[in-house]
Order: sequence, then C-alpha cells, then structure tokens
Amino acid sequence: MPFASVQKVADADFPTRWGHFRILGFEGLTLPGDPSRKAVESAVALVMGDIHAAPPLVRIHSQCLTGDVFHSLRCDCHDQLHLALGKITEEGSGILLYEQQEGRGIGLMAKLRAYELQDQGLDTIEANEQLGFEADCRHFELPAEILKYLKVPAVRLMTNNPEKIAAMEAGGVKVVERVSAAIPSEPTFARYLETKRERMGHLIV
Ligand SMILES: Nc1nc2c(ncn2[C@@H]2O[C@H](COP(=O)(O)OP(=O)(O)OP(=O)(O)O)[C@@H](O)[C@H]2O)c(=O)[nH]1
Ligand SMILES: [Zn+2]
Repeated sequence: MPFASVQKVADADFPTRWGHFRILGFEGLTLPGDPSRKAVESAVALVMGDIHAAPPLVRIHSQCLTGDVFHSLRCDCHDQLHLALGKITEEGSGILLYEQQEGRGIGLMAKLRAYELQDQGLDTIEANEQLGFEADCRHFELPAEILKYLKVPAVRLMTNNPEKIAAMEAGGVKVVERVSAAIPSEPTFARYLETKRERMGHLIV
C-alpha cells in the first residue's frame, strides 16, 4: 500500500436531512518518494447502520465543490451525491466515502481554469491536458484502506467508473455488485457525460 499508516482521527454522531449517520475522519500518511502524492491524504466516511451483516452499499464520491455545494449543472456530481445518500438511507445501511480529490485530483483552481477552456470548446480531457495534467489524476487506495480498516472486505459499489471497481479489487476489497450511479442527462452536462462514456469508458447507457 502507498501509505505508511492509515488512521481514524475522529468518529462522531452525524444527523443529516437524509438520515442519521456517524461521521468518521481518516488520514493516510503516504510513503515518501512519489511527488504526485500529498504527504497526508484525508477522507471522510459517512456510515449508517449495520455494515457487516452483508456487503454494504458503498459510494466513493470525489470532491466537487462546484457541484456538491453550489449544485453546478456543469456536471452530475451533486445529483450523484444525493442519489447515494438517498439510497443508503433507503436501505438503512451503507457507507459514503468522500475523498478530497477535487477536479479529478487537479485541485479547485485548476478545475476552474479547465472550465474556462471548456467554455472555449475543449472537452474535460482536452482541458486537463492543455493545463499539463493527465485526464484523471485520482488515486483510490485510501478508500480501499478505509474499507479494510472498517472490516468491510466486500461491497456493493455505486459507480459508473470501472477504474473505481478495479481500484477496490486491487486494494483487496471485493466488489460483489456494481450499483448504477447514473443521473438523467441535462443539456448543461450532456457533453460532460458523453466524454465520460465515450473517452473514459464509464458505464453510462
Ligand atoms: N478536471 C475536471 N474535473 C471535474 C470537472 N467537473 C467535475 N470534475 C471532478 O470530477 C470528479 C468526479 O468524477 P466523475 O468523472 O464525474 O465521476 P467518477 O467519480 O469518476 O465516477 P462515478 O463513480 O460514476 O461518479 C470530482 O472530483 C469533480 O470535482 C471538470 O470539468 N474538470
Ligand atoms: Zn462535479
């Protein structure tokens, strides 16, 4: 694993409009030597109900300030976050892992610059590349380590991204089922979804 250690730094009660969770904070201390990794990576886990009776519903949500907080209609992130919290609450159990890899790992300011380039006609991949980044700079080892810390060896993963499924399997967490995270398209993010489907292999029909 790319971490020297992964530890839980907080565990508190967390009532929400969706339902009653616990909120857990995790930090992974990365091994030195990889300049693409921060020294400390952190993530939040919202945990509801009994997560050990059967493979729980798990959503790994990458931070999107613009979508999650402001409900941007440039992307489907806000709706996906709400879909996941709603489904976990409906089932009465599950885990939402919220990891701080804003803008597919390029950071908020770079993502806003990528927006500018998209306004000039580039798609999300071309914009990242023009700014000198890879199409997707994210790593998903921390979510896998958190699931193992929580003694969850198998999950029903809510995602359309095959990379996340592969990352869980590579990290030692079995994905027994993929649960769709598909959101009905809107004109403002139709191209965003099309790029994910056509160029990033996302499982969106
Ligand atoms: N670089 C960049 N990142 C974006 C843009 N719009 C949203 N994001 C980021 O994209 C990430 C979400 O990734 P997505 O590709 O939408 O979905 P995913 O998490 O890979 O896959 P799902 O599990 O199916 O949702 C978040 O970190 C967002 O901040 C954009 O225009 N450019
Ligand atoms: Zn978004």
